[in-house]
Amino acid sequence: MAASSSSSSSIKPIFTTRSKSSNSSKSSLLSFLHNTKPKPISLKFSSHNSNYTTPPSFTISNSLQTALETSELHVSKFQDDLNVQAVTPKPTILVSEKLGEAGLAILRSFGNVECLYDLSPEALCEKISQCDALIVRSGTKVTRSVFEAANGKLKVVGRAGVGIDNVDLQAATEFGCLVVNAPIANTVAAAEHGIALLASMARNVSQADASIKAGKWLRSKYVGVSLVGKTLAVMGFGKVGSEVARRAKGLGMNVIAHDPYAPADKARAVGVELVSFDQALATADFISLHMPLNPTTSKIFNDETFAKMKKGVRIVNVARGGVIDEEALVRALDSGVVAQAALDVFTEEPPAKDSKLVQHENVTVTPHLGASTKEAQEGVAIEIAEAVVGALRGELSATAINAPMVPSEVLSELAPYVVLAKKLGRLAVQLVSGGSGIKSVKLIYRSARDPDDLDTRILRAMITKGIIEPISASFINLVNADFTAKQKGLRISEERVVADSSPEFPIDSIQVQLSNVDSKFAAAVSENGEISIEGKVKFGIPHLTRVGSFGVDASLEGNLILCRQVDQPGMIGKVGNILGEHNVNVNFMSVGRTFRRNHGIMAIGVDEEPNQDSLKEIGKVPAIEEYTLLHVSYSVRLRAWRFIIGGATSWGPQSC
Ligand SMILES: NC(=O)C1=CN([C@@H]2O[C@H](COP(=O)(O)OP(=O)(O)OC[C@H]3O[C@@H](n4cnc5c(N)ncnc54)[C@H](O)[C@@H]3O)[C@@H](O)[C@H]2O)C=CC1
Ligand SMILES: O=C(O)C(=O)COP(=O)(O)O
Repeated sequence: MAASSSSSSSIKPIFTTRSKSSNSSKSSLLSFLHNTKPKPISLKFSSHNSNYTTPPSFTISNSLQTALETSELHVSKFQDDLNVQAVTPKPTILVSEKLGEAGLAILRSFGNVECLYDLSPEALCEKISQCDALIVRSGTKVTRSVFEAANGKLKVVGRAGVGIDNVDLQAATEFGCLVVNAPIANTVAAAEHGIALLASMARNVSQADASIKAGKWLRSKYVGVSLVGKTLAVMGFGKVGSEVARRAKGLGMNVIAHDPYAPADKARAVGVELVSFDQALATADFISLHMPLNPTTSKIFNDETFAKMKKGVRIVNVARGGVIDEEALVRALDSGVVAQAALDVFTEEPPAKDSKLVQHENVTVTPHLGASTKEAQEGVAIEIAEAVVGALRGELSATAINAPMVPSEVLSELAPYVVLAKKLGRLAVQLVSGGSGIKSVKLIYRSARDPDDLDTRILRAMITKGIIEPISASFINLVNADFTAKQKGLRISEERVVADSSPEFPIDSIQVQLSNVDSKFAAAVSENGEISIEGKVKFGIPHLTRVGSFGVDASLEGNLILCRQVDQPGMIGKVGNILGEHNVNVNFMSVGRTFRRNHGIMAIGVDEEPNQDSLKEIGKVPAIEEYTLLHVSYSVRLRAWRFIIGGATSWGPQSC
């Protein structure tokens, strides 16, 4: 059970029965996601059967479009049968720093790639509104201004490397922009560079090299220190840190490590003892930094911590300049507390030419070269290109930084429930008429499976989307759903109830309850006083199965009229006739009641949106006690993957 905290604000739904054409109700999913006008879709067809002749390309027919928009199952079927490939405009991918060719080739095969290096912050902001993806290394600052300037077009930022401290993650999340990185391919390169700096620092390689080039021969000045038998403290025992530790052990060093989050058995496996921060500082002859830069680690090496170090310690930093207070390091070098430092990274990159730290005779520097080997750069380029293309296709990336990981098997199993969840959210909010605004939403999932086996994050996000999107300008996806809900003061709690149903299906039913709000359809209010609706997936199609205390069975498509009436013969005919007279086609009708000849409700699915006159006429039927019109869907073709990052345009074989 999870709940997000609420704040003082609340959202107030305002619904009118404004007239909407049926065409607008069928606008494409993509326009629905990004509030843009639907674009005409053309499809390229090719057949698995070579004898089958197909036109090279044509514009999608209305019926096919409707089918595509109406059912996920239909989409898959058409794609499988016809090998449908979208030829809608390709995404634009901006690469703002040098990227390996192999990665560029992957990107070019998918989208329009623009490599624009050394853009000023202003030029980046100007360009970004035309870009669907941005790929950066450590040199590009992806600030809030960039996300603001993107105006909702930017869907993914790919960091071709590990550190994402140059990306404003909070802003990315608020704008629903996915951030992915490439955390694996440069690990060894960074570790090797750490070892290179360690050894060259200990033997004064760069200083000696410079002196010979300056015409000197200073053998006694550059006597070094040995590594063997010395204690190295690895600060941050992650991917790079553990590789450094392995290599340092090979050099005969005694390696200890400090990492508050590293499992002890991982360290033991490398023959490394995990120690406290202070113990590491007090014991080490050499300290190598391998933690991320974040608010906790910012300037973690400062006057106070240098004072705790063994006099004459030598420091290597291939992590991030910002973990060291650079002015404090200069003081520590001047006082001899730190004998030497070897730095690949700096608070400001490039550092000022007259930087005391860089110019210090006991400091060896390289210009952020940790990841710069041919091999690492090709690897990183492929890793990030695949992650970005996957994200643009709507797949959840294994390296997503600001979105929960949902394994693809879970995603495909939950797909029809994702559609149901969105529709229930949207229906529930339409039932609200007043009160102090929606503050509290309870979601109850009934499932035969163990509650711990049920990953409901995407469902919760989808219900949130359904509730918030119609009443705000926010574009909501898996990246920003929780954030937006919190911001709107919406407290969402979840309950998982074990149901007596088949464990073959992940979920039996989803119930959405909104408390402390009035309903414009009193029958939707349960005995407990909250607006309550419940839905199930039947044969892959979402159904509304309960409204308040009334059981119904309505397939969730198009528009839905709910009527509460005195349970008596002839009601279906009367309402059906009125709709028929107004040329409104009924596609299904379901009646639910509490008990015989008491009250009942009718759920009537209609293809066209009924006009006000027809609804008023229904309201005038003496036995009808109340009625309401609900818009179930404008475009129902929801793919979980597309919801995850959204998009104004679709690309690739999975697109419509
Ligand atoms: N100079 C360069 O070109 C490169 C630099 N890097 C940098 O190296 C660092 C490490 O990268 P990876 O090993 O790939 O990341 P990682 O995420 O695998 O490892 C980081 C480790 O730091 C630990 N950590 C977090 N807070 C800590 C703290 N307060 N004290 C001690 N440990 C802490 C984490 O638990 C984690 O185990 C990052 O800052 C990254 O940006 C990485 C690649 C190349
Ligand atoms: O991967 C990292 O964290 C790095 O620091 C590498 O940075 P770069 O891609 O070489 O600018």
